[in-house]
Amino acid sequence: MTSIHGALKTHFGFDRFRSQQQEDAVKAIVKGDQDVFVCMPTGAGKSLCYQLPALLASGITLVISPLIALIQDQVEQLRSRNIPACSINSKLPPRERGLILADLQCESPRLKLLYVTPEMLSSASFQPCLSGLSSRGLVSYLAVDEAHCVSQWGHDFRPDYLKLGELRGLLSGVPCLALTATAPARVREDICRALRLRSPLSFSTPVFRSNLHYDIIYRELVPDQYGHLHTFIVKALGGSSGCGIIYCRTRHSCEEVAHQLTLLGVLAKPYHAGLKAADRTDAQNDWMQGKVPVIVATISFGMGVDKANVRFVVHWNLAKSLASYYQESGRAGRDGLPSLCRVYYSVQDQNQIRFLIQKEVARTQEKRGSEKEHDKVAMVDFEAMVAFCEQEGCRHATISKYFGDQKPNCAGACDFCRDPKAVRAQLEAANRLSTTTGPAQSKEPRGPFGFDAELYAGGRKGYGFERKYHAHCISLLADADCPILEARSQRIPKLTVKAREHCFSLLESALKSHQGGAADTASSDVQSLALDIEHEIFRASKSANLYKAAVNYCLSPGFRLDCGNGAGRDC
Ligand SMILES: Nc1ncnc2c1ncn2[C@@H]1O[C@H](COP(=O)(O)OP(=O)(O)OP(=O)(O)O)[C@@H](O)[C@H]1O
Repeated sequence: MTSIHGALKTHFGFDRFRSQQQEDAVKAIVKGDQDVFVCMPTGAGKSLCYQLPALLASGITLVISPLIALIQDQVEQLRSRNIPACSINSKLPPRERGLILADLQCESPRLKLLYVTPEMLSSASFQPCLSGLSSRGLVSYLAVDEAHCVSQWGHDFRPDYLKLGELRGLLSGVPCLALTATAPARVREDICRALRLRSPLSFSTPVFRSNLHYDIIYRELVPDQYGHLHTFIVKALGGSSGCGIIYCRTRHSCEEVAHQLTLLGVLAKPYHAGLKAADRTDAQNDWMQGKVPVIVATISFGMGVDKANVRFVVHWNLAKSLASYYQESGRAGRDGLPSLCRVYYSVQDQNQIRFLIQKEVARTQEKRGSEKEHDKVAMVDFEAMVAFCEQEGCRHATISKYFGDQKPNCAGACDFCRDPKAVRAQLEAANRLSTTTGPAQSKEPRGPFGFDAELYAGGRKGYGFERKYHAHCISLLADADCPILEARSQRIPKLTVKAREHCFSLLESALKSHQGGAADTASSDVQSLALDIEHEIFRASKSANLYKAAVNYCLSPGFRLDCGNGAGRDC
């Protein structure tokens, strides 16, 4: 096995493997007589598990990865080490594509790693290339990155991942390696079945990371939210050269939080799809280089970002599942040093996300014409996230249990284990607040007006109805039926919440039809984007008429309503 260590040093510059697991996985893959399943936390060095064997094999390793952006990062990193890697994707200029295909047709191609998305893999245009490689016995390994995408129980299900099972038929005899950072037992079973792994050797590291401290703060109980966040950041960075990530759900929140922190003296930059590509790259580079310590981003930020000294990850809005949260918060402390992971929990936020999930499930069922067992998955996963925030108990233990691991020795690495009384007191205060303000008791009032009438508030009659409706909404701390941001605001006279909801639906439908084929777009992201766009129009409009005009403008055929025009949040 000296050649393995030699290659580790020569190609990657590493003196040793990062862990015994990493070494064992690489050796098993190089041996090549069994399929392999690797489950290691973010930053554990999973990519090396297939990249190193790829260099020691005579053929090409085919790597399946879900996002073009992720692929591009990997390919760039490999090329910077002079490792022949490339990707065939829809964004590739024809000339470059031609050069790659020419190399792949050679008797002994130069290329060692070929990255594709599952969509590209199953596309007709890629089939001749694939069967050419397969028939000449040139595929050494099949590596499936982010393998949890194959499972409908996983937090990022991608239907095209299911087609990978068929590919195994075509590539019979080629060892398969499935990699993921997050796989509860049910997801693991799905991965093995869907990828047709034959008695795979499994290399799993427990999810517990003792250097991460988890805590929850109820946002609605904090009088000065930005001041609270600022104090936390100052403590987390502690004068070090470290940095942090704040995740927000919408573009507007990214802007607002970054602005407020900068006012308070912590330099922070927003990062979201509404920014021009150059501004986004600048924000990321400034953060990577340590010029700006805090990046305030939507969840698309971080995939493939490999930064060791992230001292904190804050979720200003809830993650959509506990698995997503584990992955996102896990970007902290990759260097193994103590780091903080905090959720600013908000009941209003929770209701809004629940609304989006319910709506998405209903839409899927309507389209399909039936209900299925796994329709519940998104909601179950979200409830696990909510329980993580609302429970009395060790946060690490909750995460470990979720992933099927033993209870870890937290040793004070979460708020509950450090001070259970304080956690209890916070929960009690939150309960008191929700019983005084209370969730929705009555049914949504139904008015006699159609959409247009309501948009203009239906004259005096309509305004009356509107006032009642507003009074109803204002009385609620959080209302699962009011997904609209600032639903309680009466800033624009005669603009009803119902009308705003209708506009939101129109924007959402328009986004769906524009982005229907986009591989990287989840429906819940489209919904969030629609909410964000609606909210921006609301904030920018001075009257109901101007609001309506702005919505109509966005819906007009000449206007391309998508992430690229800077209209909203990431897709
Ligand atoms: N043996 C090693 N010694 C030192 N550094 C290593 C070793 N193996 C991997 N690394 C480095 O660790 C970092 C994280 O690796 P990698 O991106 O593969 O993690 P990952 O497990 O795939 O994380 P993610 O789940 O975020 O994709 C990279 O910078 C990589 O170069």
